[in-house]
Amino acid sequence: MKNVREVALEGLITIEKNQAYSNLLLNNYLESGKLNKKDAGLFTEIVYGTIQRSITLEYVLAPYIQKQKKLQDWVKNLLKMTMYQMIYLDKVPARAAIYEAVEIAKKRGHKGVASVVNGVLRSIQRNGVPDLTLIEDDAERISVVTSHPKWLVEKWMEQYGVESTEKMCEINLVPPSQTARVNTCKSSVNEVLEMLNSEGFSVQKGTLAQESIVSEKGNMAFSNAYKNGYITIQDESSMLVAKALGVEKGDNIYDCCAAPGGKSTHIAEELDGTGMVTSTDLHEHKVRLIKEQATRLGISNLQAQSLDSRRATSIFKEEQFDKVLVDAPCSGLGVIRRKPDLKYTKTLKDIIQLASIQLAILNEVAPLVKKGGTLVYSTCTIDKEENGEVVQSFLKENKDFEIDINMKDLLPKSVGPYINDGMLQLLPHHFGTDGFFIVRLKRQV
Ligand SMILES: C[S@@+](CC[C@H](N)C(=O)[O-])C[C@H]1O[C@@H](n2cnc3c(N)ncnc32)[C@H](O)[C@@H]1O
Repeated sequence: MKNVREVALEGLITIEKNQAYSNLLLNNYLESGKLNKKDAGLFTEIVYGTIQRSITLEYVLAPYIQKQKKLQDWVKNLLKMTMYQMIYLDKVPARAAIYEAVEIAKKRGHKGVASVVNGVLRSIQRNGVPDLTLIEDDAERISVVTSHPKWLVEKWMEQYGVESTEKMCEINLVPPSQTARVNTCKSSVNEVLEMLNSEGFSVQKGTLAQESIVSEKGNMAFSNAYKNGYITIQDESSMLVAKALGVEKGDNIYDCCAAPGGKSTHIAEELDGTGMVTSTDLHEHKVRLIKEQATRLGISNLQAQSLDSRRATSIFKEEQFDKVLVDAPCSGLGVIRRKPDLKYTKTLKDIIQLASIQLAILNEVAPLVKKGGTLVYSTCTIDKEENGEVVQSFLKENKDFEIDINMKDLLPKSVGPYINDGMLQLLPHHFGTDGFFIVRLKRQV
């Protein structure tokens, strides 16, 4: 079996070629036997960390490789992941990281490559990292220090100002705590806290959503509480979506972009065995995930099928549903902490394309909402083009809908300034949640 750093290098190369998503790689490697369970922690730290800090690492590396003829991609990745260990991982001594890198270079390349790797890394070790906070231009500094593409930093600076952008980019480097939602049909938050504590987890109540639990230690996806359907792994911001719908017993609710079922199952739990949730997703294989989750949680008031929701009116009747949720496909720029490669792969073109899909979905499902009913639109992104601007375009074309400005009940009383004109935009640094957007629209009677 290869050693953990060789596997980490392989992982980085695979992600760079867009052949895998960073958040799925670890499980793939564990399942295929490429990686030992005991190495999973270091592997994750190296792979995630190197991707998270890629722009910073390249900036520091650039002067040392200027004179090299074009370095092969794997050599550059090897240098970056070793620098990551030297600069950011206290527990790995620099000389050990350099030694391992040179051995990998010998094995994958030849002596010449190994000597370049050795020379570059030793020079960086000798000279240290320059003070990047001295970069004068705001966008350039935030981009280099926090490793976000400059175009994205500039865009966010325009939308949120320098201070908020800087804070958001900084927190994007910090892995989030894991949160879970308690299945309140089966148990109470206090009982589940006890269950998890007795399993050896270190857990406490969350701050934003009533049914949330935060884990300080241990992955709750491996708990008996999870296996037996007492919890669902979900970010606290996502838990607010079902709340925004204002679920009432007996409601007939349509969730049109539903996989893997996090919000559909939450809605079903809120219905407490009454009413019905109809869940659709574009991809058949993802619909299976919704059904698996419903079974695990013991939910029976949910039906799921594959459907392009831009064709929803061909299947469902006008005014068929009391409430409709559009948890739209989006650029995901609010979840960079979980999926660090997103910040490098998403482009402005993607954002524009997504905004037009989001609007098309909203326009299609709007007639399915009963008069006097509710339509909730949410995304896990922070870009105004995909959020407020989509909503405004929708409202222009659908005069019978209006924003419900009474969303304040959604957050605990002490927090208020995150809802503007009835639209909630959580940024990752506000409460340490994902960046999330939620708006509740009402259809006139
Ligand atoms: C943000 S995710 C939904 C997450 C889900 N609501 C949850 O809480 O687990 C967006 C989903 O929309 C689906 N999707 C994308 N385009 C779609 C379309 N035209 N019709 C239906 N589903 C679509 C994607 O497959 C993806 O599963």
